[in-house]
Amino acid sequence: MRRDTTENYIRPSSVIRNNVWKKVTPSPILEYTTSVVYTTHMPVQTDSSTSSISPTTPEPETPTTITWPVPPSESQSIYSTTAGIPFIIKAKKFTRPPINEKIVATTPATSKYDTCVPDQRCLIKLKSFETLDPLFQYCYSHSTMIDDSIQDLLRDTQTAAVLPQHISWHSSVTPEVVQLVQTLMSLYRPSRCLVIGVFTGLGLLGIAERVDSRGIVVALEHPAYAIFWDKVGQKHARKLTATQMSRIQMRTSESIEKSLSRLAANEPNTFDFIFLDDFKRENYLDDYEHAIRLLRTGGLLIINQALNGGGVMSSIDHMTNDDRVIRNMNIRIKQDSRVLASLLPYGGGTWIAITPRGGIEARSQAYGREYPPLRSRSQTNVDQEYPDRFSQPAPFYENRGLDTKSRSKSLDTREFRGGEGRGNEFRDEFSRNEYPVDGGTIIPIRRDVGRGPQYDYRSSPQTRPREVEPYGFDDRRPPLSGQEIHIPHNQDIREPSGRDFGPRRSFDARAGQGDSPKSYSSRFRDGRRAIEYDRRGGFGDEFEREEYGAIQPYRGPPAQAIVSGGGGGGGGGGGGGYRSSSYHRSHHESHGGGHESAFAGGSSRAVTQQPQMFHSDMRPVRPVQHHRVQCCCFKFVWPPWSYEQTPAPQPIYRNI
Ligand SMILES: C[S@@+](CC[C@H](N)C(=O)[O-])C[C@H]1O[C@@H](n2cnc3c(N)ncnc32)[C@H](O)[C@@H]1O
Repeated sequence: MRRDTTENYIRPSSVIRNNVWKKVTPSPILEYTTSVVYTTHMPVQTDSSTSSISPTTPEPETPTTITWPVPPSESQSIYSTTAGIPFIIKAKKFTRPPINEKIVATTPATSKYDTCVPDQRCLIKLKSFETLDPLFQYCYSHSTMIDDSIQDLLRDTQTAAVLPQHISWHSSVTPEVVQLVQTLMSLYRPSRCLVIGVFTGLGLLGIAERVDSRGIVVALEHPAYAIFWDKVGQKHARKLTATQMSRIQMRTSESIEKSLSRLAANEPNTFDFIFLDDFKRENYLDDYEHAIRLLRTGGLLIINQALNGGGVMSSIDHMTNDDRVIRNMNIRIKQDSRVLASLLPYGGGTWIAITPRGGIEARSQAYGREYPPLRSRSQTNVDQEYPDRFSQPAPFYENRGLDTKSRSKSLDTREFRGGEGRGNEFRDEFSRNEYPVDGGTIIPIRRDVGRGPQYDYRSSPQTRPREVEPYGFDDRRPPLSGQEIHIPHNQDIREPSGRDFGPRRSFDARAGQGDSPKSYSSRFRDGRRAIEYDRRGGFGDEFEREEYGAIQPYRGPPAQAIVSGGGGGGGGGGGGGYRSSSYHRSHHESHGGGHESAFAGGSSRAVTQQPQMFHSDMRPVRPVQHHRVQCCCFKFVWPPWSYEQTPAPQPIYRNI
């Protein structure tokens, strides 16, 4: 990441205008001589008390002489010619009659701010490579600079010979918006992202750089336009790490309207983040609807170019059809109770909208019908797979950022983690910082609901960083002097001693010294003794596992099993099918009662890491048996691997 001076943002504009821009699009139509034109044409504010413009601002006596660009007429559609790009791009291919409502007319301007220029098409240039307005240049140049690879891609986009004349590099997202997206993504850490409209991939690349490490970026582009990504973008994508690269899933087999509506039908509430930036045509109201439907609760939607170059503020007679659609979309978003949204005068006008928390129920009210609508079996099996998906109370992940530190490799773990109504009592309960009125500081204690004892996770260096950060607060501050630290429930807490963090897999002969370091937290459980490893040598094989007790059928939810003493034999304690909080528990610990009961049953084998007896779908799991092997001069444990419990992998797009 490079922080640069103003020149970096100004340079594309000036350089391109002088050197490249004219070569690429020599059309005089798009030339302009002033950057921000709307100020000179604002209606004169007579009432200074309600005016948003400072009364001290001198009103220009005569408007600056402006060479107005000829407003592009609708017939000058960029799709109307096929020069330079594959012949299948025809206007009709991209004309998308809106599904929900036909946008033919628009409401008259309701406020003086709806129209910036009387009797002509409004043009507003806010993008960093279009404006020379000192305010915008100041803001853009003081923002963090996008990193070098994206700058390179921007330059390549601006100079790319592959771009046909009528498709300007100005279609590309602006660097300041990429930067804004990256900032929000760093804050929000989405893992499932959708990019609608790729072009040369400036936005896509920026998003792929910031997506969560287990995330995915689905990108939709028309097959005919995929060439820009292939020829220009992909080369820069290779600068991404292999992992980042593998997160990108391009879908270019059909046009955006098809792929988007298909996605919305099959995968509602799926995406954490959507970047909507395809061509601003009639489709935009539909695209917005689809995007809202695809977003999960608490999801983030960013819409680029929401001012359509200022067209949305034109007087009605001078609006193009596209202006009307975008203008109506803006009105729709403003009135939409499903979202909280801000329209920023940033880049080409940027919507930042979130689907507010409160669950799907809240959104279904706004829809005024069951949401999402029921589908036939042939369309999807999602309703059968998750009968309670849309009726259960808000799942526990709803009110916080994504669990990015989860150990599971599955992309879809969120659905399986906790949640009332699934018979799962092992929800993660976590008391946040509380500041009681008497001023005492309560250091948050992690509560192991349903399992009795608590421990102060702060004393465990293994868990601290994982637990503190995702909640957005930092309780590692030292207490204020003079304040008494009140730690409730800390009777069971003892400071970790040296042996709690013994060498990994040290199995030396001293009694009590041989625990795996990962068993540290499991020894804080009430009424459970530390695991002792039998010192007898010898190998066990799978036929000897009867010693642990036969695998028992599933006997109910894990909480019952543990509260009632671990169930019978080795199987009962291992029944934590949905104990999926890999969040707070160590690897070893997450294997649950299997240890206890296995050893209580009189085991004589050195089993260090025994996984669940049951997969989450209740298939029995054969325990992994670890054996100490001692040669003349060294000892080791075999096998060196073990398994952690993860939900069964789920297809992300089940019906595609
Ligand atoms: C404004 S550009 C996207 C810019 C891009 N987001 C970026 O980061 O630079 C619009 C893109 O949407 C695509 N597009 C527009 N309408 C489409 C449609 N009906 N089907 C598929 N792609 C479409 C175009 O191919 C074009 O690449």
